[in-house]
Amino acid sequence: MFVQELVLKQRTEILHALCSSGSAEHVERVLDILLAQGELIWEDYQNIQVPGRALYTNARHLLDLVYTKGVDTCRLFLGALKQVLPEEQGASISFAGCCSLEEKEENQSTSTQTLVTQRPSLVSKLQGCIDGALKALVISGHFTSADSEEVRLPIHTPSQQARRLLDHVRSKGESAAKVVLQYLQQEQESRSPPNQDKLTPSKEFLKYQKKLSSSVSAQSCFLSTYGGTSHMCLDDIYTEGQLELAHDCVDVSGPLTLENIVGTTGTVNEGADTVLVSGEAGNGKSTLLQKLHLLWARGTALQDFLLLFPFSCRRLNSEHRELSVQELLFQHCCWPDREQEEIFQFILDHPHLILFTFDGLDELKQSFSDEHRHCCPTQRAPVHILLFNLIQGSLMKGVLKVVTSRPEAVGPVLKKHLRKEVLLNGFSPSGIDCFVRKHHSDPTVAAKVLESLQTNTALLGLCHSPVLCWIVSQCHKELLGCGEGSPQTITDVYLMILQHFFQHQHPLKSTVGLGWLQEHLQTVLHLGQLAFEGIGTTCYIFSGTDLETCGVTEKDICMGFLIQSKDMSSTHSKCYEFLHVTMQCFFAALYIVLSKNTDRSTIPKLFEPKDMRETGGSSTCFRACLPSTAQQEQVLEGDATAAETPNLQIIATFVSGLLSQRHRSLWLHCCPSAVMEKRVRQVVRCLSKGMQKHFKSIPQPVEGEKKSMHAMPGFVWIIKCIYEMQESRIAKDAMSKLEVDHLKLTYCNIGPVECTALAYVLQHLRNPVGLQLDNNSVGDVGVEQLLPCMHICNSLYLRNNNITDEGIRKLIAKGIQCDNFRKIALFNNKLTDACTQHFSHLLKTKQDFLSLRLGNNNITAEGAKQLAEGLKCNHSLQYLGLWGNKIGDAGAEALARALESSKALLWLSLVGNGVGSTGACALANIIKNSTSLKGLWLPENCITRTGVECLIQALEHNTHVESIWLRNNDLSLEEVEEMTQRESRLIF
Ligand SMILES: Nc1ncnc2c1ncn2[C@@H]1O[C@H](COP(=O)(O)OP(=O)(O)OP(=O)(O)O)[C@@H](O)[C@H]1O
Repeated sequence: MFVQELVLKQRTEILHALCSSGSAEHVERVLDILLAQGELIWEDYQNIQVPGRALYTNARHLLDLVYTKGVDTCRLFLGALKQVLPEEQGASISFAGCCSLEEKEENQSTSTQTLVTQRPSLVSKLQGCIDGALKALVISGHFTSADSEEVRLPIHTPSQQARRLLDHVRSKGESAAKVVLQYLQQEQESRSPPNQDKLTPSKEFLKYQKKLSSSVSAQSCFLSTYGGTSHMCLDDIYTEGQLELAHDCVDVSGPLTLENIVGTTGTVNEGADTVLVSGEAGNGKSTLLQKLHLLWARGTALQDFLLLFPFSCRRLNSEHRELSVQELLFQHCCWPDREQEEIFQFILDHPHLILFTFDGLDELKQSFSDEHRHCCPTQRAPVHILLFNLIQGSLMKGVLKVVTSRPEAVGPVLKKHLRKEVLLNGFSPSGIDCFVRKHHSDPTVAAKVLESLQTNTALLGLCHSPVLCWIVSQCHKELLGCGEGSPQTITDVYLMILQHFFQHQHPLKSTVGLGWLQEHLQTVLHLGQLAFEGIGTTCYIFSGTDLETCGVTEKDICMGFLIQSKDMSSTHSKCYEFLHVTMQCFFAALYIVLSKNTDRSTIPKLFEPKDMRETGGSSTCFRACLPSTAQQEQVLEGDATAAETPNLQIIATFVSGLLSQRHRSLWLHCCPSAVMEKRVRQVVRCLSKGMQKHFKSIPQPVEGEKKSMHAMPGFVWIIKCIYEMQESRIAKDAMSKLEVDHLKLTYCNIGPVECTALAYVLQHLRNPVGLQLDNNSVGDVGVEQLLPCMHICNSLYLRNNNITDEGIRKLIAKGIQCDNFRKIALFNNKLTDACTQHFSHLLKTKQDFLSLRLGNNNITAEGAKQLAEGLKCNHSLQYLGLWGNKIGDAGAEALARALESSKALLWLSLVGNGVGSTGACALANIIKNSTSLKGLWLPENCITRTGVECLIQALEHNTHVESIWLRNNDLSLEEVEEMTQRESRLIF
């Protein structure tokens, strides 16, 4: 009876957990389990799962039915729920009394029955091979092609397609069910690792493997950014970047490694075999792949893969022929000298032993789409169609593919085909240190560079991006010699490398003052035009003709900004590309700023809002600014996307920086000042208009709620452009019209660089705001960058941001001086007891501080004791959250003593802290004495009956407390039932 009531009582929580994501997957998986266990019959299932009906309605019907079916069904339902819900979504639900689920034994007679009893596992197995199963059903005559099409409707997710297939098969009878089961059996056998007999690669295969690995090794042992000046072995400079999974994953402790990228860690879709590594421009995606390639070629990692085929999307753009997969592999990676067919057959037979990598999906001319199906590896198709089908797994199923891309180019269509997504967040602070030391063989120089970075934290923030760290290290002489004028912005850094390269060519000729640019103006314009037209046509590799058209001379090439393209096997003439695509963007920006031929509309078009998610992946506006030849070329490309948004945004950022007041003297003799002034006005107008657009999008607040702005992706970019201009007047103007109480910038890829820009602009807000930066990569350096805007923040939310005690030390030192600062949330960072002394100081000093949330960090009893010291002297704190730390009973006792006499505390959460009954009894004292406390959260704390008795007794003296949460403690069902009767405010 109790379990039935539990389902009823938790109806709201269950509905929320099942449906709030908006996806029907949880409900459908629960239904699969209940069907398989025989708790629902087919008619029940159809009554619940009514197509087209709202998800919540379906879920409510399910709950009604489960309740009316009685205790056993409720037990199983809770068991199914527990299995299906991710831990955090199930956290608010009590599963007391649920059944553990066991798969039903397969001793029944018919295949149709097996389809039901094994439904959950069949759904998961079918997801990866729907097409094959459908084909088998069509060939055997059980399905018509209309049946297949209906199953395959693209509005269904892969798991829904699998369920539709099973439901259809059910109506076709026993022999259709047999076909599906047989097909799955064969599929499983073909996927399981082959035994040694089957896997005997021929001599020719082994020769090919050797040829491929030596070619991969040759291509990956040097880093191309050093190509123009010196050679640098990848081994000597490679520095680990920060990798993390895009999805929360419980089984990952510690940082991800390169091997984890190809391993099973963090898999979200078992049926898919594409792993995406995403990261911002210059964050090291190509270098990471290069490292993987080298490790494989040397035999030091990824040895489960016999062959690795590396592709660059940039180079695939130049392939205009239709190719088969076989031709793609052999012609673009490595040509087998003999026995091509045999080698290809081996690849087809052993997909799990093969790895493909595709670098820079964002650079492909076509945006990803899964509309055009192509399944046959020997049939030809345009290369992008092959690529898209490989990624989806409709071609070469089972071959693992690792794809890299900038995040902006990854839409929902691609996401649904991913096994997992790994984020590459550039260098950590210790990574920067390590890189600089590797870059400079002289340790004194390295130490000086690092020292100068410590004194310029804006620049240190920029160095989290490997490409900028590379420039800064490369230009160490300029950096160390520039004293006060040390670079602050990305544009400053790129100007530094520009000057460095020009002067590198004439080391003896010391260019006086600002004349260096004028001296090299023609080179800048030639390369600028090449870069500008290239961006407009998604072209990153330039032929001799391209160079000629833009007037690029041999002397220009010698400056070192262009490097010769590697492995252009299909062409014999020399081809060039910029050292890095961000360098191409910089030259394009220089061209826009300096050229006499720049169209009047170029700057406004560059700044037009171009959110990829809004425009469906491409922006056509920029094309109109191109010279007519480039436009024609673009039209000839047919479905080619125009310039990609991320690069346009980078160019716009550089244009803002180049036109800033500080750099105008550089252009004095390069461009008429009236033209310059006009361009500056255009940029300022565009930035102001861009900001206005965001402000207009803010909805009016619902009564009683704060006015809140959830930043659109372009917001951070505009802020960065304003920062590049380094004119506080512009920042002030932009902010003067913003009136919000809460600024939400969650999941916006905010790192230290973005924090610098945010603080620069937000400090001009007129009224205090809550600044919510949850789920970014702010880190300690970012925290330091935020300090200038702390005075305007009344609350700061920094959940999940890699912040350590050191960041907190600086943050609190500043926060104490800020009158408005009242709330902070730091859930899921890297805090230890060492930070608690700072919070203690804050609590002692600020008698108006309201909320401190430190959940899911590493705070122990010692830290709790430190906090208690501060709490004793504080009379304002209303919310204290220490969820998921390890304060234990001693910590709870210390907090209880400190909070006993608090007249302000409303809410205290110590979920999952191992406080035990001793802790609970100590906390009962707060309840006894408090006149303010409303809620106490103590789930998952190993509390036994003794502890709860103390709480019950304390509640007898307190009418203010509304609820004490006690789920998942050490209590039997009977105890829970009895105590609920005695005290209704206890929630189990
Ligand atoms: N892990 C690393 N170790 C050492 N240097 C690195 C590392 N990652 C990147 N770099 C430096 O930064 C430069 C740019 O990195 P890379 O080209 O890999 O970035 P990316 O993310 O692929 O950029 P984009 O998206 O713009 O193509 C490299 O050429 C190299 O000089």
